[in-house]
Amino acid sequence: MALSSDNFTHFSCAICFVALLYACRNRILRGGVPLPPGPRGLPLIGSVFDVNLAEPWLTYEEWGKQYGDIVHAKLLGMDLIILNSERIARELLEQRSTIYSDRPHIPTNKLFGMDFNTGLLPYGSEWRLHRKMFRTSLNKEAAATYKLLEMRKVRQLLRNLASSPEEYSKHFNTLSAAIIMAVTYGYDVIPRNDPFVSKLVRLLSLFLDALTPERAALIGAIPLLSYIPSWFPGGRYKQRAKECRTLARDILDEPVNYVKGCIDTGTATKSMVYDLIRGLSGNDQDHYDAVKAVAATVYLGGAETTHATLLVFLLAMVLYPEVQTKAQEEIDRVVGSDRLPDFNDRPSLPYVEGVLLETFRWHPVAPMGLPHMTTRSDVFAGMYVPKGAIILTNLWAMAHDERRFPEPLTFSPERHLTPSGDLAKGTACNAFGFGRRYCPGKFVADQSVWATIVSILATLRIERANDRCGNHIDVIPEFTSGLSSRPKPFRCSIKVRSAAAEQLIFTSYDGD
Ligand code: HEM
Repeated sequence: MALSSDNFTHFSCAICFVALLYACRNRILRGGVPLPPGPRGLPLIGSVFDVNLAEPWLTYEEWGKQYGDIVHAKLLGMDLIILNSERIARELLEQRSTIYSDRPHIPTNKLFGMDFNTGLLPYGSEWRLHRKMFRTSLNKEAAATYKLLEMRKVRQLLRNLASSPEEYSKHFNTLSAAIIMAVTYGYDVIPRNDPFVSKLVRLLSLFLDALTPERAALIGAIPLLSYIPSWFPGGRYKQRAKECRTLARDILDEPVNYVKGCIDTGTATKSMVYDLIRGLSGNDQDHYDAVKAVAATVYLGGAETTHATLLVFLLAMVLYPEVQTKAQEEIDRVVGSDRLPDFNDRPSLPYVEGVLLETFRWHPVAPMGLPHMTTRSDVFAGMYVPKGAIILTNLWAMAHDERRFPEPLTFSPERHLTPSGDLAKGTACNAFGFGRRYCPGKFVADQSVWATIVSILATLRIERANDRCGNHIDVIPEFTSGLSSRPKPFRCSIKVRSAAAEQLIFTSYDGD
């Protein structure tokens, strides 16, 4: 039935009236306190068409410039509160952590069998048990016990890079998987087609593709989507979810069974799971399930982020050769050329520390962190934050805040140093999140990335690659999108710096 123009006018008026009533009702519920400023959006769908779904942090950064450091937007019925300033993020997520530590209930988590993942659990007793396990097994002191293991794996990376430099991304992937599997399960990965790692890689890629809150909102807004049978055209999403659920079950059980097998045969080495299982009494099934979930979460939280961070470092070294030269001069001066650097050298290498801090800042690999959610309404600086609002920490905008980091797109370790070359205080930007949900892997991650950066700088020279005529190939930095963002593949040349460095790479003692 076609609408006449009169009917259409009546229909439009009715919609506007309902929208107005709804707005008045919400304002009364808020006691007249305004929401933070932000885009108005369309009725029902909100601002969904205004968000750059590939790189939402850029849209949110723009909104920040237009509306201020705290922005409200509606997206498919969800209240989004976007935080573009570290100061405000700390005030809310740290000082008012009892209100701001929940996670949004994203329907895709269960659909994809990923509801065991610590990072996605609601703020409650199960999450607390997970965090207690992380605190015991990966706090600063516990993480330090893995330094030698990390250095040993990094030395294997140097050999791989020196032997097949063009496969640098694969080698970084192997390194992060090797460190994580050794720390978590005491398991030495097989360099090619490792059975556990292959499953984890597939699981992560299926899930990351589906996870962003904007995409999950589509399922949340149209729950019917999750009932489409997998054979139905367009049901590919469901098929992927089914595959993901099977993989998730395998990955919870199989590596922990490996550790139990090693304990039974007396061959187990120190690892997170080994330590956590030893602390359990025989029939504590809930705790045992939590150990499996925490262990599987380590790979999901740590592998892609560490791999992506190393790619960011490599890209920066190609683009900023003068930074690389200064870092290498510092290492040569402090460490010399007859040994490889180790963790004892760290306090004496402030420029290298600046390179590390700048790697985390220049391109945060989790540009929006993970979304938080409020458990009750709140009023902040005269603005209303609704109960159930999704809180997005725009780590990208915080790391590129011109007030703190002039010329933010430039990779400059100097911004983290005092004029006399010492490490400055308070220049680190936050790549690991806020409040009670901050990243529990930050100490292990920081150690892994530092060990890799310093070892590469000590032994290898990274430059632009040459084409067949010997001309430099320009590298235009481009990044992938999604929950995690990393440089897209780029060509570069990686060569051993000297005969002495080659000797160290191939003959050095592995460190334990
Ligand atoms: C360079 C490497 C890494 C970066 C940049 C990174 C960054 C982050 C960020 C931004 C968050 C969100 C925090 C928030 O909600 O405010 C997070 C959460 C998390 N990360 Fe990491 N991470 C890294 C490595 C790791 C590693 C190695 C692990 C393994 C233990 C890990 C495990 C987790 C977990 C379990 C959470 C969820 C915490 C919770 O919800 O309570 N991450 N990470």
